Amino acid sequence: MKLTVDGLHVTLDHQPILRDVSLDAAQGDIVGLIGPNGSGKSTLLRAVYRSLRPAQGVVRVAGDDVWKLPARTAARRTAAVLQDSNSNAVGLCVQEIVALGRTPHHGLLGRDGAEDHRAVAEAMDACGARPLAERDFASLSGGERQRVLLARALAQKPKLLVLDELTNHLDIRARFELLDLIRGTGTTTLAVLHDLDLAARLCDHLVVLNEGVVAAAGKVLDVLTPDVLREVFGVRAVAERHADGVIRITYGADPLALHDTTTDPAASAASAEPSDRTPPAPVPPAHPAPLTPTEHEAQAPVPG
Ligand SMILES: Nc1ncnc2c1ncn2[C@@H]1O[C@H](COP(=O)(O)OP(=O)(O)OP(=O)(O)O)[C@@H](O)[C@H]1O
Repeated sequence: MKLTVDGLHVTLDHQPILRDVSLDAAQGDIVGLIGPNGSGKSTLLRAVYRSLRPAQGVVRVAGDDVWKLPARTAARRTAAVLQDSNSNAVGLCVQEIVALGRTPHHGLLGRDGAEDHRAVAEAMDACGARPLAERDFASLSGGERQRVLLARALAQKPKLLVLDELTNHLDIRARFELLDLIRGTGTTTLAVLHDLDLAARLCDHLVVLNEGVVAAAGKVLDVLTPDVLREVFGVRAVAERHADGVIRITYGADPLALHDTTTDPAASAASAEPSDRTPPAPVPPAHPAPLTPTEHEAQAPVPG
């Protein structure tokens, strides 16, 4: 399923927030939306998700203008996990929250059928939310909530996933698990991410927003150039593909020293490596002190 955003303008409170924003995501693509605070990322997601009507421009999901589709049809196609997605969760347990993902598929009677139960169970399993099924949603940790909200979105079986900072609150392992999970769904995804390393790992393409306009778009290394990192994000850094195939970002020793042109961040990181990795050899004491019990334990051979 293809997403096309074409010439989008959004105005809030008489202020232009997005100006002439266009982007494409092909079937199964994961497109990362990145940019500094206040650049308009969440606003763009809201326009794509049909919760904010643009002043001008078109959002097409599977070829149809979402603002011309019946609301229920549009809601079936796109599932979102937004920063305020918790708000309608008061008093519900996890299983009930995930089941809400099926709402756009229900007819007037709103009864769950076998397909709904299957979709909810699959989504809970995929997100590791099954052990939490009976818990009150409000009692969950931030990371657990994120998983449950993603499960709700997946239960919907959407054609397009819209994610706003989904990895907030997640510990480092949970972040990588979530990246795998999103990749594994094969669903076309538009995801706001602040962590540029995660964005580089997860996304097929990146779109950089700056002050409401698209500052750069394309493949990860074509977008995360030193110029974009400096001019849009205000840091000295380089993005490079390493020997293991992963793109990583190296920040300068002083990432804020934008006008220091004497060394590039990659060179300064490389020159820092030997001293970081090879601490100076300790000088042995002339008469070694007796070991304390704790040191004895530390030096004992590891059993097994
Ligand atoms: N209702 C509103 N009225 C006026 N301005 C608004 C309104 N909502 C958002 N804005 C402004 O629009 C701009 C873009 O906000 P948005 O939340 O889309 O940015 P963002 O890139 O998602 O930011 P962040 O990375 O901080 O989450 C900001 O300057 C914000 O203050």
